[in-house]
Amino acid sequence: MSRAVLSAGANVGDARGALRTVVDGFADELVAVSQVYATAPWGGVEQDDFLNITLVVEGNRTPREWLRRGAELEQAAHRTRDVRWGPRTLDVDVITVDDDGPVRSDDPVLTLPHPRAVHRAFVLVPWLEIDPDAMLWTPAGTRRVDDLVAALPSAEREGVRPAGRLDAPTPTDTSSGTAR
Ligand SMILES: Nc1ncnc2c1ncn2[C@@H]1O[C@H](COP(=O)(O)OP(=O)(O)OP(=O)(O)O)[C@@H](O)[C@H]1O
Ligand SMILES: Nc1nc2c(c(=O)[nH]1)N=C(CO)CN2
Repeated sequence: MSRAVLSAGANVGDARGALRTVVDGFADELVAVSQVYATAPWGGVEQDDFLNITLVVEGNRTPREWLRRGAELEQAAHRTRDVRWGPRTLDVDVITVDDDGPVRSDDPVLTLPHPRAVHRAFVLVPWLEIDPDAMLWTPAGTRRVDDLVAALPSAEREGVRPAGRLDAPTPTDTSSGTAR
């Protein structure tokens, strides 16, 4: 048995629907899922905001099998790889795997813990929602996720905004003022 933290994101097409396929795809192994967050794009590519969720899953899978299942769901969402850190229909990242302690790997196919998670409010803020005591191994030592979030630039934190639960109806946009 291992426990994994996964991050899913989408900003092309039906992003909320794509995130729902991840929750459905891991339904039998799901321990917790955050609400949806609308997040400013990370990584310097100009593009639409993302929707992101973080999930905790547990089951009889190796780290590679968590990655493979995520990749299957990306493919089902017709994921294409064009621009690094660019727009996508669905991205599923493995953030950590715990198997009697955090799995550490420098393998480029699956690097664990995910080396960029520590810089990503769109991963850490939803993770904290579902696990307020979460810890993350970093090369500088094991850190509390709440401390990592507190250490991020405030603009990064403020770019991550609650956008409702996945099972809730999509919030209606009341800002356009077109109803008359
Ligand atoms: N922890 C990990 N989670 C997901 N993919 C990983 C991980 N470590 C290595 N990879 C590899 O990274 C490759 C590229 O992944 P992807 O295209 O999703 O990158 P990205 O989302 O653009 O960037 P980032 O890796 O910064 O999230 C994948 O084919 C996968 O094998
Ligand atoms: N806010 C946010 N930014 C991103 C995301 C993501 O899921 N959310 N995924 C990316 C793909 O590598 C690049 N940038």
